[in-house]
Amino acid sequence: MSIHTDDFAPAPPAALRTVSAAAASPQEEALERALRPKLLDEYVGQTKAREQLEIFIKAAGKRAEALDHVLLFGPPGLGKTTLSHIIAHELGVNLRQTSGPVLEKPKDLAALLTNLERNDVLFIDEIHRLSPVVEEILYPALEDYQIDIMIGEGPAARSIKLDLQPFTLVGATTRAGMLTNPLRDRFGIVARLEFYTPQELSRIVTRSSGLMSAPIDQDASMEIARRSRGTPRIANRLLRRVRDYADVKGDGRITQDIAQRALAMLDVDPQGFDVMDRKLLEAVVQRFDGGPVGLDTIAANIGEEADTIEDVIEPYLIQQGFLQRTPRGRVATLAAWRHLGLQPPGAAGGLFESA
Ligand SMILES: Nc1ncnc2c1ncn2[C@@H]1O[C@H](COP(=O)(O)OP(=O)(O)OP(=O)(O)O)[C@@H](O)[C@H]1O
Ligand SMILES: [Mg+2]
Repeated sequence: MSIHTDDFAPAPPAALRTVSAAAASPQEEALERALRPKLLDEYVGQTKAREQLEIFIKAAGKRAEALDHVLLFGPPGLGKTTLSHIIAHELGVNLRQTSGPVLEKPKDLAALLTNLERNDVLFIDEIHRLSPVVEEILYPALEDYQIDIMIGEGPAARSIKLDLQPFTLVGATTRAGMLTNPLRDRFGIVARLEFYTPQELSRIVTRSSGLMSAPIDQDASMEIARRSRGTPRIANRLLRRVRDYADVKGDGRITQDIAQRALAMLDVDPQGFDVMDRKLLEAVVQRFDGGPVGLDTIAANIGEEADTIEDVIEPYLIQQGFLQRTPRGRVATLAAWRHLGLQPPGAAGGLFESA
C-alpha cells in the first residue's frame, strides 16, 4: 500500500496571490513547476544556503545516511519548495510532500512516516501551522526515528512504539519565529532564504525565457528583474505577462521598451512596488503622518490581513529601506515619502534619518 501525498499542499490563500502580482491560474502553476530548477547547480543565488547544503548532501551520500533535518525559512516565492525538491533529487531519494494545515490528526502524520523508505525526504510546507498533537508525534520521529501510536480505545487502549526508516524532514515556513522551540531545536540545518539581487533575478528570467522559447534582450531581462520585488516567482510571472504583451503588441521579441510598457500596464512601478505596496506606504504616510502606526490599524485601513502584511508585503519594503518596524509600530522612511512624491514634515530639520 502506498500513499500518494505529492501535491497535497493546498493552494495559497487568495491574498498571497494578488500580492505576488498577477494571479496564478492552473496553467500558470503548471508552467511554474516546469520552470523549477532540478539541480543545486541550476539553483540561482542563495549562495550560503546552497554551499552548506552541497556539503551536507555529499557527506550524507558518502556515508549512505539520511541527511540531517532541514528548516527553510523566508518570504513566499523565494524558492523553498524548489529547494526541497532539489534536496531529494540530489540525495537520490523519494520526496513525500504535505503541509502543516493538511495534517489534522496524529494518524495522518503517522501514515506518512511509516510509509517512508530509507533516507527519504518528507517535506512539510507551512510547518508553523502544525497542530500541537501532530507536532508531538514528530518529536520522537525526528530524534530516534520512532513513533508512539495508540491502539484500541478506552481502558484497553495501549501505546506501542513503531520503528521508522531513517529519513530527512525538510520544513518550510515564512515565519521561523512562529515555530515552537522544541521543534526548531530538532533541525540540524537551518537555511534562511534572502531576497535575490536584480543580477540573480536577471539570470533566472533569462533561463526561464530560454525554457519558454521567448527571445529576450539582456536589458529587458534586467528591467523585469529590477521590478520583481527580489522574488523569483514574481520574476517568472512578470516574464509571462511581458511575453504576452510582446506577442500581441510586437513581433514576439522581448525588448526593454516592450518590457517597460508591459510593466507600466501591470501597475508595477520602476521600484518594483505593486499596488499593495503602494497602498501600504500611502496609508502610513498620508493617513498616519508617516507613523508610528500599529500593524492592525494598517490592516484595517488597507483591507488586508495582518498576517499577509507581515509575511508578504512588509519584508520587501523593510529590506529596501522604505519601512521600519519599531516597538511603537511601523514607520515610513524618508525614501517612502520621496517615492510617493511627498515632502516629509520637517525634512529640512533632519528629523529623519536618511534611508
Ligand atoms: N534559486 C532559484 N533559481 C531559479 N528559479 C527559482 C529559484 N528559486 C525559486 N525559483 C522559481 O520561483 C518559483 C517559486 O519558487 P518556490 O515555489 O520554490 O517558492 P516558495 O519559497 O516555496 O514559495 P511559498 O512560500 O509561496 O511556498 C519556482 O517555480 C521557481 O521556478
Ligand atoms: Mg512553496
